[in-house]
Amino acid sequence: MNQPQIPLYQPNQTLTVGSHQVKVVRYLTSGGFAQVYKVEFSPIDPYINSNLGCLKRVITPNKQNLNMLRAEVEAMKLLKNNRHVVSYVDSHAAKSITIPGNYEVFLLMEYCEKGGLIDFLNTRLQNRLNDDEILNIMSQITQGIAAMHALQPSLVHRDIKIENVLIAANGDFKICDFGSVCGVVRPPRNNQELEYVKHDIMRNTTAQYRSPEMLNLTSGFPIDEKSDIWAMGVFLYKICYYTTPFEKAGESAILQARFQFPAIPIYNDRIKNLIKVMLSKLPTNRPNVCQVLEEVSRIQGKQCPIKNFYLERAIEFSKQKILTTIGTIPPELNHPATMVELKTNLTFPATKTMSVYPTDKIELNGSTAYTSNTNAPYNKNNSIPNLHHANTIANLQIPSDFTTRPDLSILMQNSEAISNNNFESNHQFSPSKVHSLHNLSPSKPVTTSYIDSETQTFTSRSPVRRSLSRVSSIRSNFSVDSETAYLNEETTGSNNLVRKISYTLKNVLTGESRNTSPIRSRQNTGDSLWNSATHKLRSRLTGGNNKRSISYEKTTNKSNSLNRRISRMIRDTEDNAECHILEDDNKPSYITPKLKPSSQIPMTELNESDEVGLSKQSKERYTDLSPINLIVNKEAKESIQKKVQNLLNNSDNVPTRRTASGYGRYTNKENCESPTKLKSKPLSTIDTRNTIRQSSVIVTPLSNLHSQRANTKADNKRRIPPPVPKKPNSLKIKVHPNRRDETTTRITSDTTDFLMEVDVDDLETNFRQRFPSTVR
Ligand SMILES: Nc1ncnc2c1ncn2[C@@H]1O[C@H](COP(=O)(O)OP(=O)(O)OP(=O)(O)O)[C@@H](O)[C@H]1O
Repeated sequence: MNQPQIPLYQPNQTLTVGSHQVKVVRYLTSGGFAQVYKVEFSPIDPYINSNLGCLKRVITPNKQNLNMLRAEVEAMKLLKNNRHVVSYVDSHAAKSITIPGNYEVFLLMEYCEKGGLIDFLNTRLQNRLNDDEILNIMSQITQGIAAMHALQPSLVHRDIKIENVLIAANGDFKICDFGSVCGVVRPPRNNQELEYVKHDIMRNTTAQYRSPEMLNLTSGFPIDEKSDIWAMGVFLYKICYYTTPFEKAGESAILQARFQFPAIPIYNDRIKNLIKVMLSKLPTNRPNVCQVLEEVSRIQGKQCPIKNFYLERAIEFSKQKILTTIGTIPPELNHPATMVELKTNLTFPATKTMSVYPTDKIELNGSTAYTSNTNAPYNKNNSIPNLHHANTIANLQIPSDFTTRPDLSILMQNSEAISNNNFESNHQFSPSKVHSLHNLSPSKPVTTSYIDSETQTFTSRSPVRRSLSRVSSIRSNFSVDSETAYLNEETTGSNNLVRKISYTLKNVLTGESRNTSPIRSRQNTGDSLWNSATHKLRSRLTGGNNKRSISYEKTTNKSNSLNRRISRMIRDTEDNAECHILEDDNKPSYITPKLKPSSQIPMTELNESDEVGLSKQSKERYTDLSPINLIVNKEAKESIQKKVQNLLNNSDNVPTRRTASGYGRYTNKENCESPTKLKSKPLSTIDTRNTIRQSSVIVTPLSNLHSQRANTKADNKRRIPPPVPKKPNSLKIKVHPNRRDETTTRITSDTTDFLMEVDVDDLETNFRQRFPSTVR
């Protein structure tokens, strides 16, 4: 909407805005949409306690635009009196006298005497902001945004940028310009919606601050609070480095969340880490506004000034779930000790969720170092006013005018979804009880627990988003990405906070174990990410579906056995895949397994009481298993299976293929090296022999590979098999007489069972006959 050219008001001009008499002091500026004046007004506003104000005058040609302006006014009304939002005083809309047929809207608000943040930054071109200044600005702006996100349904600013932060006379930083505010915009469902949303975003957002989901509207993610978090990440970056992270690379970099930190100025690693996490490609991996503020406060060494309303809503939501399940909320649930237990249980799992930063190893979760502030009592003086009372929250609905705003029609569908999603009935909680949660938190490390938008907004996720979230969670388990922070699904995906709360509450209330509980969740029934991930791992390891072991588990009802086995497999895999990083000239690191006998791992080490039968250590180690390791083990296993199958085929018609691949005796001398020698060799000299022996993951330079293959072919022709040497006793397999009994009690995969059924002596003889070179 371009501002029509209209004459400016002159100083001392008077006009009426709502119930206030206004006198123009001077013209300030023209924004993209408005003329802005410094004014005096009466009566004095009790909150800002001043007669100085700012008048924003907008001319609009039609009712559609008028409604957009109304939305801005309504948003300001909702946020009135928040210390970090420019405070609303009054407003007025009328048919324009200056331009007939048009409308004029007047918005009177508090005057920010010290001007814009951008002006302040420009006074510090040489002497850049220090950590404290950065954190102070960030904390205040985050509080302003938190006030928007705390509303139900939440409001998304959509245009957070340094230009929209003003500084009051007392030095407070305040967020302004609510002209782009909207509710959650769900992913478009058809081309028409897509075009509409695209246009809306182009008009209401600023290019450098746009999030990946704003640029890729088919990503399946809504535009919600997490889009603001992204913009806040850009904002934080900009107040640090005076440029935006995607200034040069543009949209493609935004879509990949790819950016770098300038070498100077040097900032606290935790600030940089916060930027990184906020600029996560996937919205679900970004912290919510409360978590951002918690972290900023921790870095500052201050108490977090607001409550984590997402967490409290989730607790309340779970209470309601319990109420509907067992018909009553037992009094002990509101007992302070219960709250303490809940909070402890809920925050703990997040410790391991912050992702890996291989480049600089910065962690957001500061563990014990930052504990002092996390138990901060709720600071009433500096809180979000709308969260004080449940009734206030209940009343915070989007005004009816919003429905008429064309670009909010999508929002309204969504807000219906939100209100249908149980929170409507959840506003009856007692603030004092919630308050107690904060006062009574134990003095132990409480770490940031990130909740995804599902938890935050309680909107039902689209299937696309659901699957994306799953993909991301799987990825988070298996990948290490230097650019993007991935969080574990345990806190950001389907294993969300609500489920955890339900589980904790259930235990607190009923003392039941998960197996007998009437409250069923995906996690409770064992169909958790862990189970599916470990199942996947087991399948990879065994090369099969392992139906037998599953049925065993079902019939014997010994769920722990499966978990023990999985644990053991994981341990085997980890230990077997103890990696050697071999540096090639061409940069990439290749990982090769160093095989160890699995029997060395004592079963007694396993933590049977662990939730899914995995010791914590195993769990942690498991997340470090990269696909490369799994491939290594799979291939190693397949290779063994192949050999055994070859033995069993026992086909004399097929001539034994004697290659240089691992059977040293027949290897061409130039290429033949002992395994010990190979071990310590750098990768550049590792040839195909080694490749085949160890894993196909190792990549041999193409030229080498070619010549080696040629050599091998020629060698085969020349070869004359030498006499079969006698196998040394030390290499003979000793089979304990009881061994077979042992194996029948072990639960093994189908493949492993197959192996065990074969007579070892036969195998040995057979193997010797067919591969004499391998037996000494
Ligand atoms: N309350 C205020 N106190 C002091 N100055 C203000 C105030 N509100 C706005 N301004 C000044 O007016 C400028 C434009 O205001 P605002 O951003 O609200 O208008 P806009 O038309 O939406 O602008 P744009 O779309 O370009 O951001 C601000 O950058 C700021 O310099």
